[in-house]
Amino acid sequence: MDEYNQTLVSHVHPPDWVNPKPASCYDLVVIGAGTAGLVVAAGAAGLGLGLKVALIEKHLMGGDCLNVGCVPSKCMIRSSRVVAEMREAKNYGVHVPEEIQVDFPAVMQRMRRIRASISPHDSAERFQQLGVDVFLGSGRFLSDNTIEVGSETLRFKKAVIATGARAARLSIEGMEEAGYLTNESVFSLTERPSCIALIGGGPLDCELAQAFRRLGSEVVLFHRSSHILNKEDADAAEVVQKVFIREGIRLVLGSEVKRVVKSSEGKTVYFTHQGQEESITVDEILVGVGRAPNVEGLNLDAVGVEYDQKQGVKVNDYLQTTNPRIYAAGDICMNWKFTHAADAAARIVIKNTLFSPFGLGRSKLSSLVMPWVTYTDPEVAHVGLYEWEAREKGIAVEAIAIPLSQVDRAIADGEEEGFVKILHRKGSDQILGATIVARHAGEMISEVTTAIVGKVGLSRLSGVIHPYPTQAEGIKKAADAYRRTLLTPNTKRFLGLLTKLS
Ligand SMILES: Cc1cc2nc3c(=O)[nH]c(=O)nc-3n(C[C@H](O)[C@H](O)[C@H](O)COP(=O)(O)OP(=O)(O)OC[C@H]3O[C@@H](n4cnc5c(N)ncnc54)[C@H](O)[C@@H]3O)c2cc1C
Ligand SMILES: NC(=O)c1ccc[n+]([C@@H]2O[C@H](COP(=O)([O-])OP(=O)(O)OC[C@H]3O[C@@H](n4cnc5c(N)ncnc54)[C@H](O)[C@@H]3O)[C@@H](O)[C@H]2O)c1
Repeated sequence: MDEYNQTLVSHVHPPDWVNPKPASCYDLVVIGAGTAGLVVAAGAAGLGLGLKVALIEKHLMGGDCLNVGCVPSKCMIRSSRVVAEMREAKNYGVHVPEEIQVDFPAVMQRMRRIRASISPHDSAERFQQLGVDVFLGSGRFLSDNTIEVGSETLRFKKAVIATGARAARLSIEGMEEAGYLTNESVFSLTERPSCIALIGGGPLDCELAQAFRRLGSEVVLFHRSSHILNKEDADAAEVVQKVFIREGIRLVLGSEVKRVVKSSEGKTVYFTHQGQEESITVDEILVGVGRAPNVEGLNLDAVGVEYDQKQGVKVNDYLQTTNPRIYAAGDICMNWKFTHAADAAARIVIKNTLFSPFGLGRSKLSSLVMPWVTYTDPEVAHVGLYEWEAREKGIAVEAIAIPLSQVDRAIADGEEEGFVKILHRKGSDQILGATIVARHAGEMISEVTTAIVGKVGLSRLSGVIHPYPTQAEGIKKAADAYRRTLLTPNTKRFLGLLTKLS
């Protein structure tokens, strides 16, 4: 609780907060003030229609993203990129001292400072000023139209469950006794672990494995599949994997952690790998094996809201639960567990709860085109279909891949590891998906997302002028490559004839 964390808490859970006197009935009561809940509440109250909106938060407003997710992880990643750039400086003709000193406590202090500086946006005070009644406490359904928070009962016309998810637990012998980190505790570290084991191998682990390694920890990453980021395009994962190995991350693929024993030496992780039992002793263990939805304590059974302990609250395409007056948005009910997905879902909920009389004009979750990015270095960004998904759906597709080693700016930047891969419908220029692996792939993917949303095909994209030299030219090169596939021998002959005649 340094000055930065005190500032953070003073915004997102002010210790002296007094809950307001509830209105007689709310148009909308939102449980959970993470991204989904905040966007629903701000959107509904900010319309200036005089709607009565209540927002209930039991812990920290801003939820995972601000407090223990996107924001702190991206701050750590930024510091770790500085180290990586310095280590590679000599490749660019710049000499830095051999021994780069990483001040881990200062890295974490920077993160806390930035997190605190962003927090006013999600603060109780800001939402109060927007006209939202903010209740700090745990929300629990009492009946079809009432929610209890502390000693108050809030009556509602519509309610939204936006209670998010938490780190899924691993039941491994000795883990609880030995103690381990999750995303809820890792950002509270103030000393660098000299050796850290990460169990999982999804985006959370991969981002933090690389950050810890670059900041100076020995890192062992346990993953049960044959390549990390197993949900991603295999070629993309392979690029990241090669970088990880080069940077000295020990990858233990196809492994299973069996038990953990704590001793005065540290935490010894026993695992099987290629049929052998092995062990390694580390200071800390970070578990990133997915999320468990926060369904407990909401009394969902009493209001007929169906849920399941893995998938969370069951919703239809309109984000309506099995109780038609109650909606849900964000990690509590969606496979897309991203801040921008929670934001997009929240907008759908505002429309469907408040502006769709008799269910007319409702928006659907399935109509969203959802990109996502894993912020390793290089980043892996994806939108639309993967090749395997297209195959499963029986859609004939073709992929065009441009390695970054063919993109001048990537060469100039010394960032040639990666590619732009665009998937289009066979026999058509319709873009169905894309994966980009590049240092700033997250910045590049929006162009493809815009093209998909705006129904801009590869032919038109090829005519869009991209400034030279930029890495985004890789996208144009992919579009140009598609255009060239249209040049059949006959069209070539015809064009040759035209040239002669002109
Ligand atoms: C380490 C990490 C890094 C991430 N990085 C990214 C990233 O770079 N980009 C990205 O897009 N996504 C990222 N994510 C995912 C992103 O954080 C989540 O998808 C997003 O926060 C989901 O928002 P939400 O509102 O659905 O849930 P949450 O943020 O979990 O918010 C739910 C809120 O509800 C509250 N709550 C729960 N139960 C109750 C109750 N009964 N009463 C009152 N309040 C309750 C909780 O305290 C919480 O504040 C990351 C996640 C992690 C863990
Ligand atoms: N950049 C981003 O957008 C970003 C970054 C970090 C996290 N997140 C979000 O946060 C959530 C959590 O991230 P995550 O990486 O923990 O989740 P994840 O579900 O994406 O990946 C979890 C990984 O753990 C592995 N795993 C699952 N159970 C296991 C077990 N019992 N033993 C060993 N391995 C196991 C899975 O194979 C998978 O690779 C995700 O939903 C993700 O969308 C997003």
